[in-house]
Formats: sequence, structure tokens, C-alpha cells
Amino acid sequence: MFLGIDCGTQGTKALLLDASSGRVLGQGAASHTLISGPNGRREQDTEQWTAAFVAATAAALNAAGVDGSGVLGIGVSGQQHGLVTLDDKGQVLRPAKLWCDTESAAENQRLLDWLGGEQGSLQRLGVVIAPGYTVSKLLWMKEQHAERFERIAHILLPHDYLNYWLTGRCASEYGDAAGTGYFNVRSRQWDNAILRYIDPTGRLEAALPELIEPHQPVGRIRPELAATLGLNPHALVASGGGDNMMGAIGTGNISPGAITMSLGTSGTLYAFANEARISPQPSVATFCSSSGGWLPLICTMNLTNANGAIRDLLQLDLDQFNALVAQSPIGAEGVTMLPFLNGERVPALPQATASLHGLTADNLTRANLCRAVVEGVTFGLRYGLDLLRESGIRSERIQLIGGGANNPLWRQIVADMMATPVVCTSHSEAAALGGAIQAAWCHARESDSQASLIELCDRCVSLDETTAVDPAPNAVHAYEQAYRRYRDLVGTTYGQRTPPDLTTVAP
Ligand SMILES: Nc1ncnc2c1ncn2[C@@H]1O[C@H](COP(=O)(O)OP(=O)(O)O)[C@@H](O)[C@H]1O
Ligand SMILES: O=C(CO)[C@@H](O)[C@H](O)COP(=O)(O)O
Repeated sequence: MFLGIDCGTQGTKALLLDASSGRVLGQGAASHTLISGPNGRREQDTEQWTAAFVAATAAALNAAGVDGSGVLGIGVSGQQHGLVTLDDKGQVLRPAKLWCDTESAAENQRLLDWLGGEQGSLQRLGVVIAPGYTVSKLLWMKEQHAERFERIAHILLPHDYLNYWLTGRCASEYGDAAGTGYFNVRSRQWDNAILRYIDPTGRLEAALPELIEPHQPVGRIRPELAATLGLNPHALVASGGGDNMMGAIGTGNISPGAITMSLGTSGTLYAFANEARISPQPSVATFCSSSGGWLPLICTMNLTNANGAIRDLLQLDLDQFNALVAQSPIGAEGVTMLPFLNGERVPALPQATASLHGLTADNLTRANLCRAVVEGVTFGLRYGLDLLRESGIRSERIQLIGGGANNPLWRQIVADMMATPVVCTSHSEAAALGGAIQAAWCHARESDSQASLIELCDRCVSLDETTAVDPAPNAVHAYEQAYRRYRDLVGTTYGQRTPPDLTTVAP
């Protein structure tokens, strides 16, 4: 039995997997809250993650009706890019600054200028550093919290921090490291020069965790924590990874050909690659996968959070919101929302604010507002899909995961808007499942078993064909019109380069 944990933005999910049958035995969840502040600040207390880890694990064990003594391994997936800093006693120095924090956008621009702009960043690191990546948070912390910055002894990502909490060891693997902005995705090594630019003393590079392979364990669970969690004190802790890398494993996206789309707090789209073929598109991040390859990815910063903002404004629960979306026709009777409440990464508009367009006395209805936000956030993913397709990535079907994948109407919207068939995997909590599968892989290698990651994915991941939807030609056409409106508005409102019109390119 293996435990997969996914520490997402809105909550932690836990899943127990019987890796010999591929059966999920039980799941649990516990929520997190955000610390929001001026200028795009989005932070979280790390205690929330550990408390949610404990609660979600207890709920999963309870749902499975088992005790945890049979858990042989744990794999932790975490929201990418967040900065966790520890002092030399292992104490957290300040709240974690998250992937969706745009407060350090100006610092990111300064670092990008130092790298020689987008081209310089691509050449040096293999990715264009974006607001939200870890590196600019370090420069921000140096300037805003100098005293705490001086005390940094360890720099960790969210899942690295949870692995440290579990084992006492600081380590990182390539997939999550690829999103830091101080890592070279081609050579899979830390890039110390950019850290020296931030702090010439060399303290930052000394604070980096050791890099390990995705199949290597970080260690074993600390005995006192095993007792608290009710888990086997000999359980291995696998390398874990960023939530998208773990989502790739949990959807079996470990060889070229598939595209996974996640409808979580963020929207992401990614496809496995055997080689580091760096896309010339600055918004396509050629991250490493946590299965030995690479994972070209696009990420939008506004997705279910933007839906949630409109829901809260209109005081609706999720079912009422979804019912109103269904009442409004495609195109929301001309209402378009550019939903950039958090600024945005794709399209690259870190400082943008959200806006509503096309309102008239006739179309200003609750239903149209609900439809407009869902369409607006999904258009961002369409924009990203065009960028991935332009980079040569093709897929005949999109595998949909994340909380939003539970919604049949949204599944149809995705299929129609992307003009591509959509299917969910059997477990929408694919990142937690990926963590459990990776733990089984790690355990198999440690115990000299021959089980490969491919075999494990074949056994544990399946498509839920009852969720499969094909694009409907009339709807595809109607969304195409609405998408053109969105693209034009992005261009006119923000002066943004829009991606080439790829409507004639086959999926
Ligand atoms: N049926 C549904 N329709 C629309 N949104 C949904 C549905 N079920 C869950 N969600 C949304 O999914 C989000 C949580 O997704 P999740 O992938 O767990 O996010 P994260 O990993 O970022 O914490 C919540 O905002 C929730 O409202
Ligand atoms: O920044 C990215 C990807 O680059 C995000 O995808 C985060 O990894 C957060 O994920 P969720 O909380 O939405 O799962």
C-alpha cells in the first residue's frame, strides 16, 4: 500500500493505493487558506500544509478502512515554484511565497534583464523565468526582509519542505527544481550564477538542497511522525515532485503522445518529451518531468480561483454556479471576461487586472457573468494549447484532471473550445495518484523488484470512458467566434502579442 499526497493551493489531498491491484483504497482531503495582500501577494503558512497532511491522511485511512502499518512508501506532490526558507535550526523563516504571487514581478524583470531578456534566459536556463518562479522571490526577500534573508540556511520548494518535515533531509528532484529559475533544464543542474547575482557571498547556493533522481528515496519517515500519522515507521519517502509532474505520472503521461490538462487553482497543459527540445515560445516552460524526461508546460494563473471570485460575489454555491453557467449560451450573449485577477502568466500579463467587456442592459445577467468567467479562464488554456501546438506538440485527446474535471459541462466546454476530444482519468486527483505510483516505483527499485514505472502506470491508471466527450461542430464554430473576441480584447486591452491564429492546425 502506498500513500500519495498532493499539497495544492486550495487544499491537500491524500490517496491510498494498492499498487499490486492498481486499486485506490481510499481518499481524504483538507483545505488551506491564502494570505493575500497588496501588489499580488499570495502566501501560505507552512503549518497549514502539515496540518492538512495529517488530516487528509487520517481521512484517507478512514475511508479505506485500514490502519497505516501497511504503508510501504509515501510520494508527495506539491504546488510548484513556492519559496520556503529555513534557518540553520530548520525553522521556517516566513510564510511560503506561492506560485501565484506576483508581488515580485518587478524583481523578476530585473533578473530577466540580467539574463539578457527572454532569449538570454532560454539559452542559459532552457526556460524564460516568469513572475511566480522561485528565483524572483529570493531577490524580493533580500530587499523586503533583509534580516530574515541573512538567516537563510535552506531553500526549499513546497514538496521539498514536506519531504524535509517527513524525513529531516533537504533534497530536491529535477521536475520541481526546473521551475525555480536557478536550474538548467538541459544539464539538470543548479545554476549558481543567478543566485550569486542576488547574493555574491555564495550563501544562497550553499542553501540549495541536494538533487536526486525521481526514483530515488529522500529517506524514511521520522519515527515520531510515523506514530502521529499512524503509518509504518519503515515507510520510504520517495522524491515526490511538482504537482504537474506528479499529475503526468498519475495520468500515465510518461511517454510522448498524450496531453494532460489540469483544472485546479491554476490551469495547466503539458505533454511528456524524451528530449529537452526547448520551445522558442517564451510562455512554454520546458520543465523536467519526474519520470526521467521533460514536460513542456503552459500554466494560467486564473482558473477555479476566478470562478470562485464570481461565485462569492454572487453568493452562489458550486451547484448554483454550475447551473447558471448552463443557462447562458456559448459566448455569454456577448459578455467576455478577461479573468486576470491574479495578473497572468499565459498570456504573459503579470501586472494585468481583470476586465469585463460587451455588457449591455440586456445581457448583464448572473448567468452570463458565470458563463463569461468559465469561458474566460478556459480561453487562457486554449491560448496555451495554441502555443504548445505551435511548438510541435500534438495530441488526439486531452486527459482532463483537477477539481474542475468533475464538471461534465466544463468537460464539454473544453472539448468544444479546444476542438479536441476530452476524457478524464479514473482518478481526478491525478497528482496524489502520481505520488503514490512514484512511491511504489521507488520502493520497487529499493527492493530490487523489476516493476517499471510504465508497468505501474499501466496497472494503476485508466481512462474513465464514461466521461469521454467529443467536440460538437456547431459549438466548435461558436467558440471560435468567442475566442477571436477574447484574443482581440487581450490585444487591444493590454497590447499583448497574441499567438498566431492556429484554428486551421489539426489537433
Ligand atoms: N464540479 C465542479 N465544477 C467546477 N469546479 C469544481 C467542481 N468540483 C471542484 N471544483 C473546483 O476545483 C477546485 C479545486 O481543484 P484542485 O485541483 O483540488 O485545486 P488545487 O490542487 O489547486 O488545490 C475548487 O476551486 C473547486 O471549486
Ligand atoms: O505554477 C504552476 C505550474 O507551473 C501551478 O500549476 C502550480 O503548480 C499550482 O498548482 P495547483 O494548485 O493549481 O494544482
